Amino acid sequence: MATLPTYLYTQKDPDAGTGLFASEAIPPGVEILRVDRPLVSVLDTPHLKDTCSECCLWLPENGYGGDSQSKRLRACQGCMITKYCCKECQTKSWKRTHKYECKIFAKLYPHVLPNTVRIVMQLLLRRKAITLPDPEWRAFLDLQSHVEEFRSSQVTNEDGLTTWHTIELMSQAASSYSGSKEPVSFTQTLTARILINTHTLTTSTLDPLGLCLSPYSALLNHSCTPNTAIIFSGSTLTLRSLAAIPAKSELSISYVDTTNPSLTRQSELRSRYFFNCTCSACSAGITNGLPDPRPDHNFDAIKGRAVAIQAAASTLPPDREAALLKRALSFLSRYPPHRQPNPSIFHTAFLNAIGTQSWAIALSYALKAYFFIDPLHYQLSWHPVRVVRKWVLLRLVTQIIGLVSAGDGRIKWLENFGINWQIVAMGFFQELSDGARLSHGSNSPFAAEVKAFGEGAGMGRDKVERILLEEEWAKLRKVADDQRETLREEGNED
Ligand SMILES: C[S@@+](CC[C@H](N)C(=O)[O-])C[C@H]1O[C@@H](n2cnc3c(N)ncnc32)[C@H](O)[C@@H]1O
Repeated sequence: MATLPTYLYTQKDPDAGTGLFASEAIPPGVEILRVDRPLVSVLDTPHLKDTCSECCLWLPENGYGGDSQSKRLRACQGCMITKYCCKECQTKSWKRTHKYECKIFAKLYPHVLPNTVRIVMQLLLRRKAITLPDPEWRAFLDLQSHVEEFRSSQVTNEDGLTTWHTIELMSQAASSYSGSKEPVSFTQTLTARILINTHTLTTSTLDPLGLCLSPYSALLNHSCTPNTAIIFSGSTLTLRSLAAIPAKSELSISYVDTTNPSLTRQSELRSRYFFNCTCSACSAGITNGLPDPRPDHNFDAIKGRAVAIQAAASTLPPDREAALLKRALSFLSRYPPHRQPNPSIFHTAFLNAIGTQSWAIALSYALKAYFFIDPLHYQLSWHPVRVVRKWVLLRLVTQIIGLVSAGDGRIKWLENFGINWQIVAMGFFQELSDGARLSHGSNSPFAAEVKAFGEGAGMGRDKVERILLEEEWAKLRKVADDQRETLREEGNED
């Protein structure tokens, strides 16, 4: 994409710099911008092993949550680092980028440079080879870098290095490995600009895969109540509306997790992006439409303990991790499930249960988010986060249907609830197919995958009557509640 679509324009603001605006009214749930391939993108180091470096097809080892095609990834025989799902992807990647970096990666094998160094290096190498499209490169250079703010920032990472020291090290590495002759200060500013302007590259189910930079979508300023969201489909970035956007309005995305209270969001925005958020939610002390909780020392102490347990748990084998996460949740059980860090710990516990194939437990955590967390954090029923979580729920329920018919003992606890799993699956499928059209687009591969999955399982034929769904939904609520009671009891005992 060499330029912006005609219905988008840029406008400068003395505080926020350049932003992206719509000249026409935009309805909710439509595509606003499409970037077939961002200017540069890299995979996070662990994903170099399980994701195609060209089209971003993700094939995780456990198969859960990844792309379902029966493809295999093959490593580049030159560096043994990047992997591809087919010859065509390998050739495309080679021509655009990999021929410049393959020998560098090979020399370092089995070590891999951090993703930020690799993305800066990609820009330097392609600039040296004069293969960067000029309009995009110039648009990139116009973006804010905050290099002076980075230089004076006292923020440190877990190794105690200031952000500026880290930028110096990353620039030095990118410069020397790429053989760039650019002045040191140019590469440092380039690195700072990358840190400010990259998006997290994700799967269409919002699992993070890496980093990417498109100078057009980088123009989007932040709001804690954003009117758009970025959705990836493979390596294609699309910007979609989350609300009706009046003509001549600014488009916004959220740079941070909007489920955190306003003080947490503001402090993150100040330290990572160097601005004070004055959006309506921050000004009114609101988090996703709900007033921020009042300051509470007891909560702060319990939260500190729970977060420390969560961090310690992440280093342990899955069974011990699960026990510790349950303990962390039990400390927090007298606070609402939607109050952070509850949602974050529930999600980690859900992933742990999936990893250990504890399907009934995974279902109870997923239902907790479905009933008690997501509707409060994302009031839009087709918000991408809610749609993606419904997709996970649908697949989990399908798994449970298989286990029920096989008489598998791992889901015995669920038998107490007398649930008609077929109706539940059809209900989730209905909600999901309506939502995916708006969140991802009716022509998106995600919507197509959902449709094929549902139809393949015979769910697409009839609509289930509302009354039948309500009966089953009441039972599902009990599954989510039952676990909440258990956690509360454990919390009180402590
Ligand atoms: C990804 S860039 C967005 C494009 C940027 N406005 C520019 O002119 O290059 C992020 C930077 O934009 C500015 N910014 C974004 N959202 C803002 C907001 N809501 N209020 C003030 N500044 C904002 C901050 O300087 C931030 O570091």
